[in-house]
Amino acid sequence: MWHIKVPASTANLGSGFDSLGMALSIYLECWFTLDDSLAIEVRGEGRGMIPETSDNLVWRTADTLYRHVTGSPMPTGRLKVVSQIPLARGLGSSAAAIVAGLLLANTVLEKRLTVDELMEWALKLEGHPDNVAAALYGGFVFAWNDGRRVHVHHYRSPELKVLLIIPSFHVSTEAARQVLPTQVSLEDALFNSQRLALWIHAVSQRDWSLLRYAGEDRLHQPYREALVPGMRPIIEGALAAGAEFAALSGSGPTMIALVSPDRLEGVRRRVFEIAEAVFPEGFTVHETAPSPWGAQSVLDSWRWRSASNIPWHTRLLQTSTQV
Ligand SMILES: Nc1ncnc2c1ncn2[C@@H]1O[C@H](COP(=O)(O)OP(=O)(O)OP(=O)(O)O)[C@@H](O)[C@H]1O
Ligand SMILES: N[C@@H](CCO)C(=O)O
Repeated sequence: MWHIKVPASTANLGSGFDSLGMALSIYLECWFTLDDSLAIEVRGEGRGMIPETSDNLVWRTADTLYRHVTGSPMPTGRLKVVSQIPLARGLGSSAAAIVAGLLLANTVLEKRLTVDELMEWALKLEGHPDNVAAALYGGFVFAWNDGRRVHVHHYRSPELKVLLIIPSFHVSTEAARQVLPTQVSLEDALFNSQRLALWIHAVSQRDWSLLRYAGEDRLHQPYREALVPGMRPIIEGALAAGAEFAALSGSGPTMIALVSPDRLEGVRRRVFEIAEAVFPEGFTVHETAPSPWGAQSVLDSWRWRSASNIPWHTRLLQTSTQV
């Protein structure tokens, strides 16, 4: 049996539209055993909504990669997918499903592809690199494209708590990209490029006092506010109550705040009060932490650790930059 575990992710982090991402300690797991026919079982988030057929995104992705490498379909079997990641809420559920499928096929193939090759595949299937890079490599990532291939730089995530304010309604990434303009002003482009540089400086210097400025954005959040009324009061309220950072998570509708442990309770209370006023249809406030771990093949991880004492994610990261 193969066992794959992939973290949720938050993308953009304000100013880093389609380039910054961070893995979160909320997971999608799947188990796969070879068998004569295909049987898929979905549990947890998405149960009853996600197909339990060969249309399932985890399976489709595994099959696509396997066919590309071998010319044959992915061998059938029993696939169980259990996810804690809410769907279409800006927490990278589709990225986790795609990365799980790629890692599953690659594990069955006895790792013919490197993690950087898997990243290229993940980008091709997801369309933007930020969530899939965080899900694959773990930690805090910065992804950029040189026109031929994507590069991922990896940093330790801020040592801060994560508060997620998750409205009960869904926003698909597709819908949230359709509201974006095709052109922006030079002034707005400059505004974001300064703040994105500040993010990288803050994370390199481990200076969280800069994050409230680094997170400011004019490229996507102002346009997405129409889909998430309530976004601005939550972000402003979290910052006023002492959060180091607050922004829309990915394409929304979740808002994320990064908070030092001593201020967590005050910020939580404040965002809860605001959310009660702005999300009458319902919401949850969830506390979590960044995940240092990217996608793992759990049995391999155990095998490799006992064989070499080198954790799986360290081996994965040997091909990418770690700061
Ligand atoms: N556990 C899963 N198994 C199979 N497919 C899944 C699973 N979770 C999510 N998906 C697929 O991903 C789709 C949601 O993708 P979408 O990009 O709209 O939202 P998201 O990934 O949660 O949000 P974001 O990209 O903003 O972080 C689902 O409709 C489903 O097709
Ligand atoms: N960078 C992507 C993330 C989607 O989760 C977007 O904002 O559309």
